[in-house]
Amino acid sequence: MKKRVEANPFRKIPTILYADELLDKAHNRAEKVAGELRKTTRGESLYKSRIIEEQKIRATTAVISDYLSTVVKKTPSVDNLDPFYREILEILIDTDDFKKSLGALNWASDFSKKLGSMYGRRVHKAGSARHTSIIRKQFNGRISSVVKQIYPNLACIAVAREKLKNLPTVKDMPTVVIAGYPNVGKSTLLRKLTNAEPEINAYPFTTKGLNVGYSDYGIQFVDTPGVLDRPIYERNDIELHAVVALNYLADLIVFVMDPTEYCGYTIEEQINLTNEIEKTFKVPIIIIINKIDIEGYEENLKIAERELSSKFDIIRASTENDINIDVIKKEIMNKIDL
Ligand SMILES: Nc1nc2c(ncn2[C@@H]2O[C@H](COP(=O)(O)OP(=O)(O)OP(=O)(O)O)[C@@H](O)[C@H]2O)c(=O)[nH]1
Repeated sequence: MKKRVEANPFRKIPTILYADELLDKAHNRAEKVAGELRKTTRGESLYKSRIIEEQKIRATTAVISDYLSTVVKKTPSVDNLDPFYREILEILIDTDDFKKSLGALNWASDFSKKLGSMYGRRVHKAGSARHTSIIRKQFNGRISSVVKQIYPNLACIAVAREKLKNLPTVKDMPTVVIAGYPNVGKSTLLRKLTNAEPEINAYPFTTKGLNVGYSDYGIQFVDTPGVLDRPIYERNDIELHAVVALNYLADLIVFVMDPTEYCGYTIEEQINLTNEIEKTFKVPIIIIINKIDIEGYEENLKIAERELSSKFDIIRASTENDINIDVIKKEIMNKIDL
């Protein structure tokens, strides 16, 4: 089975603060710390102001540096990403910009720490109370300009987070992708195999979403309306990415056909799509010839079996009338080696 992550890794990215919000947060923390220290610190004024200004610098540094390093740590790195999500990421955002922005946040976090230590030491050596405050103001000016410098990088991560956080969650379990032209009976099959209403996940390449269902025998089923339902040559670049992403997800494809052609596609068109999917996906395929409860289409059924039986296992079924659903389940478990 292919190894994949347990959940959408982009959900962990924390809410992104804009530069001003981050500076305000740091300023408020520093003022709070200073307020406490003014009440509790005893001694002559130079001694007191060294302590207070140094602690203000430390508090400001901690808020900014910790926040930025948390964002970096919680944002998945493009290079270690599960290929399914990586494929989607590449089409939704500029990955070079994304990587550069994470690098910039990392730099700003480290540099803030350096500024904090440097100005902290200077305050410590200051010769007068007035001088401690001047040094701390210089520090504030420098750290503000660091944070403002990474404004576009924070914005880049914020935009990516918005686009990525609602991507489907796929689980680390054997996965069957259901394919076939529209109206052949894919969603009926998904419901029958999972005994439940599927979860509908947004999938950025199709308005119809990605339907995911779980069976009680440990398999995840994915129905992909609008993705694997027409010939490859009719697809644009973005749609091809959607197909490639599914390739990373699938351990097995179940391809549903409708010999009655009520779905609107001829048996030849359906055979061609099966062959295309076989070339695109490097996983086993099971063919379901559906709607066998409707009589009068034996000729089409035979054409499909003649053309495809040398390459694929074929099961005649009626998803709506529960004909051979158990045979389909058994064959899926066989192929997936459960
Ligand atoms: N007679 C008969 N009708 C069926 C069978 N399976 C599905 N249908 C009907 O075929 C139509 C399409 O079924 P769906 O399960 O929605 O097909 P789909 O492939 O998921 O369609 P899209 O969501 O458009 O991709 C519905 O009206 C079903 O009731 C079957 O085994 N026999």
